[in-house]
Amino acid sequence: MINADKIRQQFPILFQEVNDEPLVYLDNAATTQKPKAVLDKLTYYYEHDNANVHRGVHTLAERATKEYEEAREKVRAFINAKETAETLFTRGTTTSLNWVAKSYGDLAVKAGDEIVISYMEHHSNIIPWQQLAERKGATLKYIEITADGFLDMESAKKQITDKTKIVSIAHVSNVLGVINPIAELAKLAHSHGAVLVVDGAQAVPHMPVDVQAIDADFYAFSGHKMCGPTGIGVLYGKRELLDQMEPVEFGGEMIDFVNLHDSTWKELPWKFEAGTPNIAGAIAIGAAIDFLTEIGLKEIHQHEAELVAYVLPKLLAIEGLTVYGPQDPAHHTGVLAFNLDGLHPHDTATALDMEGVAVRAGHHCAQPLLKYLDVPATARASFYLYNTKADADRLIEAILATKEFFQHGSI
Ligand SMILES: Cc1ncc(COP(=O)(O)O)c(CN[C@@H](CS)C(=O)O)c1O
Repeated sequence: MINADKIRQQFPILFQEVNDEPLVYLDNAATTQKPKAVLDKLTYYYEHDNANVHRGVHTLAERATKEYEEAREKVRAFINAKETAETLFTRGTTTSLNWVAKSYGDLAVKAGDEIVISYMEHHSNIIPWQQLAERKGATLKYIEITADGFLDMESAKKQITDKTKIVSIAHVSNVLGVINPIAELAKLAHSHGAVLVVDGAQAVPHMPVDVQAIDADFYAFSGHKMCGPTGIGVLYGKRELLDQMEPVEFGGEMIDFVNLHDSTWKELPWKFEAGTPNIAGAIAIGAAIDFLTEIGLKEIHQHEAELVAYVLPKLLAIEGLTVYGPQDPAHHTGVLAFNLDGLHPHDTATALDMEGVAVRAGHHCAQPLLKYLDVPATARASFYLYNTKADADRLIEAILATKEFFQHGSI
């Protein structure tokens, strides 16, 4: 059981007013806020240790390199990778997925092969595969979604065949909030000789993830969704796959020898880390991992489940409000997409903002999903570890006020 009111004290940004109302930040699926511990770590690094990594023998360079690689070990332990060489620092989930599609995809996919994703994917886990399929003359196939918002595993068994080379699925949907059966999908993909790529952007911040237990071949996530800064993320990959893969970017640091007409690469993980990395971002994601680990990922998941169990029935009780995704809180993470009848979600979100409540509105970079749901756009509230039942009550009150305003013209 976490004490969200106590935890909130570490997030100065949450104590501000928006439109003369106390801020209620419910857009955590877009990006999360940063605790003092992470902000202080960033400041300390730049005030005391800033230097380039793996390139200098002077004291600051040694210190910066040590902190950078210690952060990598924290990432390894956080997702239970076998070794640090399997955890690559990237710009974020989008970059991580693009690297897999480019480097592993170009290696493993040929004309006539199949790539399988699902209708609930984020654009970052759709377009790289569209590009790969087009580049290689492969076929991109989609796993259906059940009427109650779950990944349709019968459809998965039909779509994943011996022609499948790559299956790439979100661990958690950024719209439906549903948790997908990743370990089961890994077994299914492996039974057909395919690899499983996991888009973990909405999972790693919210629940324990053990990449060895689920047997993911690749796993991608972003620092800014887990109390870390923007511009830093992680690509996990099994060593036996990463060792076969060519780097996607080329330049300093990632080389052994540069000859006039060819070059050789450094060993993992540095083979994939060309140029000066986001050193401060990596060190800060390490601080974010310390922060989350101290609270406990199971406890965070439980807290969000309690908030969803508290707010979902209240949302469903509002006449004219539709919630997309499973209606059972047990299968829901803190992401709740909803619409009010007759209102464009942008109007809903703007009205909620007038009440100090921050939610997202639009297609959430999941246009194929919204088309599949036959809805052009939704509003979306997404909870995190620092949200409380009082925040949930403010959301409900703001929605009712919005309804009132658009029906009778006064809030
Ligand atoms: C499931 C999923 N997969 C990939 C991404 C991309 O993460 P980046 O850190 O931007 O690279 C996101 C980020 N979704 C944000 C911004 S569109 C949202 O509001 O839902 C995601 O939710």
